[in-house]
Amino acid sequence: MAIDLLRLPTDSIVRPDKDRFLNEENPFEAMMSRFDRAAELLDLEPGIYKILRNPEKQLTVSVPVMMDNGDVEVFTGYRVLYNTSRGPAKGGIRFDMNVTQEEVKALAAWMTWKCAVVNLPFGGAKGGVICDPLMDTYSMHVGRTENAVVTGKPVEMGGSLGRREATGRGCMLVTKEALEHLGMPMKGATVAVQGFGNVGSVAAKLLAEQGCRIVGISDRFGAFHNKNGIDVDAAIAHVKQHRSLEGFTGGDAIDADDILTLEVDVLVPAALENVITTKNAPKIRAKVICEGANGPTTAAADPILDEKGIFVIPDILANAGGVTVSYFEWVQDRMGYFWSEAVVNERLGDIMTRSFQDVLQLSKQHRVNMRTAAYMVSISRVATVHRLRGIYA
Ligand SMILES: NC(=O)C1=CN([C@@H]2O[C@H](COP(=O)(O)OP(=O)(O)OC[C@H]3O[C@@H](n4cnc5c(N)ncnc54)[C@H](OP(=O)(O)O)[C@@H]3O)[C@@H](O)[C@H]2O)C=CC1
Ligand SMILES: O=C(O)CCC(=O)C(=O)O
Repeated sequence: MAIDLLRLPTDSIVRPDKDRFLNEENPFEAMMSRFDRAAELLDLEPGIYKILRNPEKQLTVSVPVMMDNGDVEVFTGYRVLYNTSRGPAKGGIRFDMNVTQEEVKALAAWMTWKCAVVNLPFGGAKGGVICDPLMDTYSMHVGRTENAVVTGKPVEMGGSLGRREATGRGCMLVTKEALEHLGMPMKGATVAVQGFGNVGSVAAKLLAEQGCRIVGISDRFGAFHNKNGIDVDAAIAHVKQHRSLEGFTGGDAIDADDILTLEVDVLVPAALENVITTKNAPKIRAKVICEGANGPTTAAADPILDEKGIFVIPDILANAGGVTVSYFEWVQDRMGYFWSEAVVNERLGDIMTRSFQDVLQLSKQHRVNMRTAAYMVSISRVATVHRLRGIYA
């Protein structure tokens, strides 16, 4: 569709100031600095560059909720549609007291690059609600069953087998590829995992099943080290019973921050953003970092990890298993035909392995790290669609 563009004098354009001080904590700026580097290497044309630097749509909502005690509270929520050129904008909703619009914008952009790096026919979006997720109830009224619209549903309601494990499984699969590439055996490889929720606990379990030795795990209430290997099933059972790792006896308690600097082959940050920074990056001793969380490494820390020769599997690739199986869920709902877990896992394996190899090949070709290569793969796929559809479509 052709669009008449508003005509303005050229001097009315405000250009991003690339020399402006980069706030290490701002996830959108971190995303942008990586985007800029990849866009430069791709020699992206200025029109598409400017379009892809901005979200398509941003919405702020105030949601009134009647609380248990009868009081009405109003919660602020954000929805950002970053880019829809490759398909419907995909991305979950984060419920947290610390949600900000900048964070949701970054997460929506990451969803765009994530879907593109694994070649899903989706654009990227994200939502966030400022609230305490321990709260009791969220309800959603859609009037009728639309099971292809929401993903991550219970299997009984049109969810996909394998979705719960998908992100951790994807982390295991790309770690396997990375170790093979680096000539490091999987069997006996030592691993530390920060965060023991959906992503971290499954990644730990599946890596252990592949022969890795999980020597460190942590959550918000405890960090534990055991050089002989932690019994991951026992840790999962402990969390199931006590709701956290607090009191776990299968390892020595260590300082929370020390989980990131253990001497291990593989570090899996699978908790939250901005945990690897310029402050602790010099102390990191892992050979491989598999970014299970979104945005665990600040952009300013990237060059420090590069200099130390650490092989980083970037978040948009490493944790893309989740959205990939959400895509499978959408496909199955649309077909009304559901796959076995073995089929889901096999197809996830194909996509994760192929995507890792696509990124690795580009990283060798351009002599750049895996993060820059992953952004280059994604941006070029999104840019191609803009070119084919007319850049303003
Ligand atoms: N689930 C998914 O499919 C996907 C998740 N991600 C990303 O992965 C990350 C983890 O998500 P997910 O596993 O689903 O979330 P969960 O809420 O299931 O787990 C988060 C884990 O991190 C722990 N944690 C929180 N703060 C800290 C801290 N300061 N130090 C150590 N551990 C901490 C939590 O501990 P506690 O329980 O004690 O609070 C919990 O064990 C997020 O960045 C998310 O965006 C990315 C792609 C898909
Ligand atoms: O399953 C989904 O689509 C959500 C995945 C997601 O939010 C993420 O990858 O960060």
